[in-house]
Amino acid sequence: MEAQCSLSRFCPNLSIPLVRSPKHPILLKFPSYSSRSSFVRTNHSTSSSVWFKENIACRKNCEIVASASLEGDVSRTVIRKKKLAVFVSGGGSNFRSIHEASVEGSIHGEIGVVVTNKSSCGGAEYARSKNIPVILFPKTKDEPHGLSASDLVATLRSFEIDFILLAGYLKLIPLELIQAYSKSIINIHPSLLPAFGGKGYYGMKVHKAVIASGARFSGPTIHLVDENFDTGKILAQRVVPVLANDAAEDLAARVLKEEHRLYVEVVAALCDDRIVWREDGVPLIQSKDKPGEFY
Ligand SMILES: Nc1nc2c(c(=O)[nH]1)N[C@@H](CN(C=O)c1ccc(C(=O)N[C@@H](CCC(=O)O)C(=O)O)cc1)CN2
Ligand SMILES: NCC(=O)N[C@@H]1O[C@H](COP(=O)([O-])[O-])[C@@H](O)[C@H]1O
Repeated sequence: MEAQCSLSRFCPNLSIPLVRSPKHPILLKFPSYSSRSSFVRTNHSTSSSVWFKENIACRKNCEIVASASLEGDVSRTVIRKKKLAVFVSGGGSNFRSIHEASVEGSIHGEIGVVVTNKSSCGGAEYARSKNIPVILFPKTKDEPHGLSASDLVATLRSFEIDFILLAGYLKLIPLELIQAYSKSIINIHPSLLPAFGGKGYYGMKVHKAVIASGARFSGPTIHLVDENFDTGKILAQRVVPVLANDAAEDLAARVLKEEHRLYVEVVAALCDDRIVWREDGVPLIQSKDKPGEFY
């Protein structure tokens, strides 16, 4: 019996082979442009092969979770892979962590473009090594080929970017971009905001100020980006100890290690649509393993 599949409503020209597998009655194989094809298993038996005409957009960006029942009706959810832009100014270790997680699959998103104000920085070099387009922003005397804010918005739209991730980017994001990507720009800062944030607080300056203050704890903060430095709603934090004999470099390394873990966890939630907004405007993360729990 052929499975009557109404997937065509989502991707009118979907051509995905339903093939029998010794272990599972049906495998929906999604040919994809990436090196890795994704399989979706269903647990119902049906006819051996039903073909759907494939929509190119779907093959490229969609992952369709489908289950065919004996009656032949197919319930499915179309999950469009999120497109990410990462903004860097320095070494790019956070960007690299996120990229590696997206390649191995723990982040259901792909980095479509990297934006930088320093074309020779480590993050830009890494992007070029992975064939990820690099855009210069803003236009400055050092970077005369940099884009204007309006051109940057148009370019990000052309890349179909869903979310913007600031990862060591050191310039103020203009209101035009913030309005164009409302609630869709996040930043990682290397202290427990609101402490040790704002203009002048970046890189090692932050860790030196933390140590000089006598604070016993520090750690990364991920927050939504608004028009000022580091004043957006806090989304996630992790705490690390400040040890009595810490130099700024020791604390920086301890915080950075947590940054990499935290940013991958938060971006994974972002790409899974697991960010929810409390009534007072505070963003929460829905637990992946316990959907009834938020943090
Ligand atoms: N609109 C926003 N833009 C940016 C934010 C933000 O929260 N809102 N976060 C920063 C990142 N950041 C802290 O997390 C930060 C970066 C840089 C500075 C700063 O004082 N910069 C210096 C210039 C430094 C340089 O160009 O080398 C300055 O503006 O004088 C503070 C905080 C990214 N953008
Ligand atoms: N205020 C912004 C700021 O200080 N950001 C910090 O710059 C570093 C970038 O490292 P990376 O380039 O290796 O990701 C990170 O520690 C990040 O928290």
